[in-house]
Amino acid sequence: MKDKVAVKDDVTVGVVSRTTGHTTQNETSKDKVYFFDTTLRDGEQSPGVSLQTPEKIEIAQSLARMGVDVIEAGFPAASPGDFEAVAAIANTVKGCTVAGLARANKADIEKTAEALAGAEHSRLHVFIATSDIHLEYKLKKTREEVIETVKDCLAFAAGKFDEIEFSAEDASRTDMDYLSEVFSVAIEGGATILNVPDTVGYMTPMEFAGKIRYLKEHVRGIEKAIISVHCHDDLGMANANTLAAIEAGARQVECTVNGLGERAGNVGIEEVVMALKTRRDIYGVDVDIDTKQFTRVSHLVSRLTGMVVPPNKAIVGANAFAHESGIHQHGVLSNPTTYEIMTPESVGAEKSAIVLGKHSGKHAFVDHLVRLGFTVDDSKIPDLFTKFKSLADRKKQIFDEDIIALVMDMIDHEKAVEVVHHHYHSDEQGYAYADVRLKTPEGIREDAAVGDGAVDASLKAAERALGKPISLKDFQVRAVTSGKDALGEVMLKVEYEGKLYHGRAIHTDIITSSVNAYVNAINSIYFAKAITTNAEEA
Ligand SMILES: CC(=O)SCCNC(=O)CCNC(=O)[C@H](O)C(C)(C)COP(=O)(O)OP(=O)(O)OC[C@H]1O[C@@H](n2cnc3c(N)ncnc32)[C@H](O)[C@@H]1OP(=O)(O)O
Ligand SMILES: CC(C)C(=O)C(=O)O
Repeated sequence: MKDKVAVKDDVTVGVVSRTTGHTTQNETSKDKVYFFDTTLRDGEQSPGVSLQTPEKIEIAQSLARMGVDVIEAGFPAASPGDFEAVAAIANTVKGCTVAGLARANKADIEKTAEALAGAEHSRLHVFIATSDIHLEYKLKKTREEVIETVKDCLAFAAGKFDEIEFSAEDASRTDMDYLSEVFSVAIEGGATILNVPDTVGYMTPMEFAGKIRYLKEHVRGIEKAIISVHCHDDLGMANANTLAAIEAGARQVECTVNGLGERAGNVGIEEVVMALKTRRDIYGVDVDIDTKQFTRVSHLVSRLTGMVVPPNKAIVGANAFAHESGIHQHGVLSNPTTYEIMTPESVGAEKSAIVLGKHSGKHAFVDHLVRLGFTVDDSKIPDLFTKFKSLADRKKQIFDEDIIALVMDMIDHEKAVEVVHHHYHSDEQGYAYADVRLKTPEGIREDAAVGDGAVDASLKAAERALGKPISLKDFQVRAVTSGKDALGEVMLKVEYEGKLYHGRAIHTDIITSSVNAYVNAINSIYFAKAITTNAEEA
């Protein structure tokens, strides 16, 4: 099980004893940032998301495997379903702290204690708003009344949990002297984690960092607590604000998978972690998260919540490691570090994708042809590439089939070899004779062969006519229409000098299809300039 963080100053992390609730300062970890995942609580507050208990357990188990320090499993007082899910997670998910959210009232705290009873390590996350806007319009309480409420609640919660986190909702819009006083009271009441939520995503990074520094200077007993931040993304600055807070001394981050959460969401765990790891030179903090799980967990959460991850989402979006433009593709093909600041493997993603499109260049195009198995002569590239560009201008997405069709069209169009004459005869025992005459760049070539059936005899005759060792490796035939005059499609592969070439043809006579498919494959060999067209050498 991971360390149970409760108390910390810049050099010391304390661990709360489960039985006594007493703080022991027995671990030194100035630089570790703790991850408090609230996918199952704030994440589920995303409009349209509702998870069932088994789904929440599956996500919680994945989060635990990924190495988060705390899982906020829900808000037990919110509904019987939420209570059931928090209790189930507390009972089944081990290896990390399980937290439950509660308003600052005894009934919510009581319910949370009940739900977390089975947890290996439990955390009450109790909150109350502190900004004047929230006090006046929502809670209808004075500042003094809120302070009294905090004192009462913490006294009531004492001894019921392994540790207590206190959140000042809308902290970022709260008067700083008053906020410092509320947090001081919370520490005196036994809270060991102080959360500073930017509830409405209103902060800018420098401003938020300033507030964290202010709290470090003005909150009584702050050296005994961990400062946590909980950033919303209303202005798209959740990650920047979180990182700025860490630079200023915050050591717990509240976050969600894929950045789910109320309104524009919370900061995404994958973004904060990868920023901290990738820029360790700047932040210099330790992160104990198995980042290779990010892609898998992101897909799981997306599937279970129905919240689609935008393709351009940092770290876990489908395009996070995809390169479409020629200049980038050229760079990535020679060395991925030219355009990738982390490896796809480090976040459990598939290897980088070179996506062919209208912005692609020749390097990526040729690389793709090779990966599709084509050996293309250099002289053919400019023409093929021009055709590809004009197709890409018309088509949003270019599939492998489009590229194959381009090459095959060109092969068909250029036709180095053509069948001039083909005749075969076979008897009832399967003995067959065939003769084939071909027009080749080296002139007319013809030969005859016997074989085990008409196809065998015809292909042998064609091979002999060419005078090259082109052996058949794969042969498939299927009817593409029905009836007596059905069209028969032959697809085959031939091997020449260690490489495979594809051929395909359709005809009502299956023997003719076979010879045409074979010749089509031979044209691929000529196209690749794998066979010389010099008549003297032939
Ligand atoms: C910033 C955040 O994300 S906070 C978490 C938000 N999450 C949720 O709201 C979870 C789902 N919520 C719910 O299911 C319901 O709102 C419940 C069950 C929690 C409460 O429902 P209701 O009793 O019907 O109250 P309702 O939601 O209409 O109003 C909230 C009440 O809680 C009070 N309240 C709000 N925050 C707090 C708090 N931190 N501490 C104490 N009381 C609070 C409000 O003043 C209001 O009180 P009132 O009913 O006496 O006027
Ligand atoms: C309960 C608190 C931490 C919250 O979700 C917020 O302020 O956004």
